[in-house]
Amino acid sequence: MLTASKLSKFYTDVTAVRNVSLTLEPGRVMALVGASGSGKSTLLNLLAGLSDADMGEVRLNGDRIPGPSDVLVPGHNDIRLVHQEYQLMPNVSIRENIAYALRFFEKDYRDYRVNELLKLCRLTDIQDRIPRHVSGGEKQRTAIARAIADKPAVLLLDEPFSHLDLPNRLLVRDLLFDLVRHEHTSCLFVTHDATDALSVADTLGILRDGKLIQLGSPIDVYRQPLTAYAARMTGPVNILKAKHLPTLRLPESSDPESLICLRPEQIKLVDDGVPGIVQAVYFKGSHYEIDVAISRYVFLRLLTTHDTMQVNQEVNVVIQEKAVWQLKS
Ligand SMILES: Nc1ncnc2c1ncn2[C@@H]1O[C@H](COP(=O)(O)OP(=O)(O)OP(=O)(O)O)[C@@H](O)[C@H]1O
Repeated sequence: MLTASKLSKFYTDVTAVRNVSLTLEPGRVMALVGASGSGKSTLLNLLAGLSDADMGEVRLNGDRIPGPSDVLVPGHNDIRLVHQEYQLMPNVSIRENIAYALRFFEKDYRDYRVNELLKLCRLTDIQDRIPRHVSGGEKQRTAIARAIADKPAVLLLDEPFSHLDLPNRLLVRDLLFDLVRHEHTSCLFVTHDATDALSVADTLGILRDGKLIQLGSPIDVYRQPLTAYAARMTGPVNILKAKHLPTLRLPESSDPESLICLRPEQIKLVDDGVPGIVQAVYFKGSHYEIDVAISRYVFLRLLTTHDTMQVNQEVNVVIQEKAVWQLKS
């Protein structure tokens, strides 16, 4: 188990990581979602022992992870960090890239383990190609295979989905599922896009300005975000002042200036409800997103599978009271 306690990292003019505490458990996936500059990479480097914390500490199974100023070779054998650039050896095959991580093991075991990893990471068919001749998704999976080859306790990934197309994102998502189950690795990845994090993570954290502002199950963070930032980072959302609730035929709030959030899928089109006019229709494949003006001040985005929606069409919406979630800021 990896625990970070009250980690902080200061640069001259910015606090990149502020007082972050978290625990990574074996066989579990944690995702941290944050905008650019929120401190994701800095935090990963601190967790991997690749950067010195100014305050706080990281422990693996109780032992303190030293920073680079304490050791000759920075990093820890049981903690691996997969960078966005993959950092593969360009002139040797995918198979040899993975086998290199096992160079100190006996050949029989090395061959057995490399075959196992090629299968787990769906790389068997392209194992003899060099990195230049494989796709970005295959490079990403090779980097993951190499990182977990000698069964580290902790796998950290920097934006593992960001450069990949949809089929490859699904493959990497399934791979993370499989590897934590088969290898009982503790896994943490950081991302600026919560789409994949919601489905793959057991725990989801929201990073803002270096601070871990919320940590919980993906369902809880999605449905009960603490702040407007957490709501927006986890998916499409309507954020309104509570004073507009009566316009939506919902009970008044005691604090009209406070913010509330409503997820688009919680707003239903009905025959008899709050009237509105469709402002825009966005085709999304499995459904449409539509923007509806309820008044001069209230606009809602909602989802529908109706194929006939048109701009300027009159519609009626209904929102259940329990769908309204009060934000803290
Ligand atoms: N070596 C450094 N010196 C000074 N400031 C730094 C350094 N590294 C990072 N920062 C600052 O710390 C903050 C956090 O940076 P970090 O790279 O960790 O964010 P990030 O969430 O990973 O961003 P991105 O998603 O764009 O990679 C930013 O304001 C950044 O400018």
